[in-house]
Amino acid sequence: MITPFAASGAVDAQSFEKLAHHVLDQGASGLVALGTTGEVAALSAEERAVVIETCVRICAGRDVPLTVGVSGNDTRSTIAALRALPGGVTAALVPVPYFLRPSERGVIAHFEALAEVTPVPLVVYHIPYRTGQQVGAATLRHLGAHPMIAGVKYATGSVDQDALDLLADLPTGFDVLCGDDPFVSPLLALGASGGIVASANLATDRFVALAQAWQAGDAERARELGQRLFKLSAALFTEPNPTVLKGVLHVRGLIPTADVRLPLLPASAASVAHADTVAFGG
Ligand SMILES: O=C(O)C1=N[C@H](C(=O)O)C[C@H](O)C1
Repeated sequence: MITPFAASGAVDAQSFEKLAHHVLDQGASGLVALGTTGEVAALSAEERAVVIETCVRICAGRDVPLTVGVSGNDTRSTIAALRALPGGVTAALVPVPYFLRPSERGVIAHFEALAEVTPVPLVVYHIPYRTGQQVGAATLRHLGAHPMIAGVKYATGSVDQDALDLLADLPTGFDVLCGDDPFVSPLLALGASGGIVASANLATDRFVALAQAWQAGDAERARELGQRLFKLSAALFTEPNPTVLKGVLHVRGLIPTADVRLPLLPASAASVAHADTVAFGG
């Protein structure tokens, strides 16, 4: 989920709720709030609490899972953030510790320490182009053996050797979710269980159809949908996420403004118009 802002600059909880129901009506299996797409780094603690409360109410009412991004790059503060999660949250999406660049043994020690105390299962958010931290298949497999580590949001910017290695031999009960929009179709084809992708704020029903087609073994339909959605994701990521996405959601009347918070800048009108055309035709 993106986080919509009102013209006043405040988080617009009503619009958030409207968009959340919209994506769930279109078939999303649950909500993920406070990811990078939700501009979590630019929200205050109070604003994050408002987003979580709103999502808890919606997800409880619709009986769908809620995954919440829990940021932090040191173990102690991440444990505190996990312990502070309110009831009603189903899972926590926790980035591989960014900026500090520990060894992979350090990454394992970090997630094992979190997994021992977390009140909800963890989804490891592996996005090395944002964190600066490499994590290989063996490390993810090791983490996936812990009963409180439920999966990985895999976002390495490619379908790489580690993805192939991991998907070829997954720990029981450990899911790979594609976290990188252009690669959702190939990763689903290789056995990923689903995706957490920004573009699905916009074309939710098409992403649902894509996942269903791969799961049903309908490769012809899945390939065709995947190729079209690749073009949409490419258009939505021509400028830093979620700026173009918010522009198109605004043009489509789904959110009140296209505003993002500094240091993000609003996308250019040309990028928004191009993405809108790719999404809905010219
Ligand atoms: O916040 C997310 O979840 C996502 N963020 C990624 C990013 O902005 O790098 C993209 C992905 O679609 C989902």
